Amino acid sequence: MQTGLKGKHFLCEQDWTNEELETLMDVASALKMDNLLDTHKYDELLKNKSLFMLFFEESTRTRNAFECGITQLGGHGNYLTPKATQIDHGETPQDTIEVLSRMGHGIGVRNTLVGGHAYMQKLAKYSKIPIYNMQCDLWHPTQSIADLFTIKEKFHNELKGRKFVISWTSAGNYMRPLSMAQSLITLMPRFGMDVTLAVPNKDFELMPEAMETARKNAEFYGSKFEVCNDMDAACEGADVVYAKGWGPIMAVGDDEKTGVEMINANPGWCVDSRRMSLAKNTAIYMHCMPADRGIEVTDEVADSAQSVIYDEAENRMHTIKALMALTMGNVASRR
Ligand SMILES: NC(=O)NCCC[C@H](N)C(=O)O
Repeated sequence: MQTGLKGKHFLCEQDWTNEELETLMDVASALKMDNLLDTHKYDELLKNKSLFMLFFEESTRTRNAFECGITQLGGHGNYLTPKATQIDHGETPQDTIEVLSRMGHGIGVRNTLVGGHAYMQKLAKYSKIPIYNMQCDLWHPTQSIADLFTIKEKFHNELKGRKFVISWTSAGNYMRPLSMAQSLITLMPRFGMDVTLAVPNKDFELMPEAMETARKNAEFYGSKFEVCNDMDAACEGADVVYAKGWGPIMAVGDDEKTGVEMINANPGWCVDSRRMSLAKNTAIYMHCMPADRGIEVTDEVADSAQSVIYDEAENRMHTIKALMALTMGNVASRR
């Protein structure tokens, strides 16, 4: 059976049905197993295909997951910056994508600046090849799907009623985007998890659109979504403790100076052993990395047996390979 996913963009988790995301994770499992067994069954799946990777900001895991992934499937990754693509010169999204669509087979874009998602939507309007959101101002879908895949692995596919905590942390040197937290609160309730968003106060809440989607998804899938202003209470009984910093962007917009002051007014939001001991003893600790050790998480937790941060990072590659195989190639599904 054809999946119908060929050519489909991946700009936001909500654009894909649960069934489509399950198909992606099925394919990711097969590709991961192929790597583990060194069987090389899929070395030519995307033979001679080119993936463009347009980065407005630097990246470690995302870039390498895409680049190693396309190489392993027989294709080629082409790294681009706004300067290299003459976007700095004022080239329009239409001109950029019309040209790239005639040469390559997929394009990933990272642009976490305000308007990053709108830029991707403009590209998508003219694109004849799939566009992958490599993190924008609103969403980070290739990270959240790797996280979901990791949770399914760790809990043997039993997610119903698991308590998933996404907590803000006091990482205060600059205002990080909201996209990671927004992706997590909207995606996890769709797969049965009860999501708790922990923030010091209303100023650190996420965009109303994301909060509303999280609530609606929880209602539709029979799970829960709640907001809590106490990190200890949030960690109590958790199955998953995921914690990272972001700026109070809803309260201050792009006023970085005020935002940083507000972050620094809330010290001590850090995952340490005491907080992990409030969670279930089978709980896992997650972070998309780069983690600010000593501020977001102690070394003791990040390096503990409960920490799955390196599995998450590895799973970026397997899930991204599946995404590319399904949308750039001719993979069929058994579902
Ligand atoms: N694994 C990732 O793709 N991590 C990106 C997160 C970095 C970004 N500065 C953020 O804090 O959201």
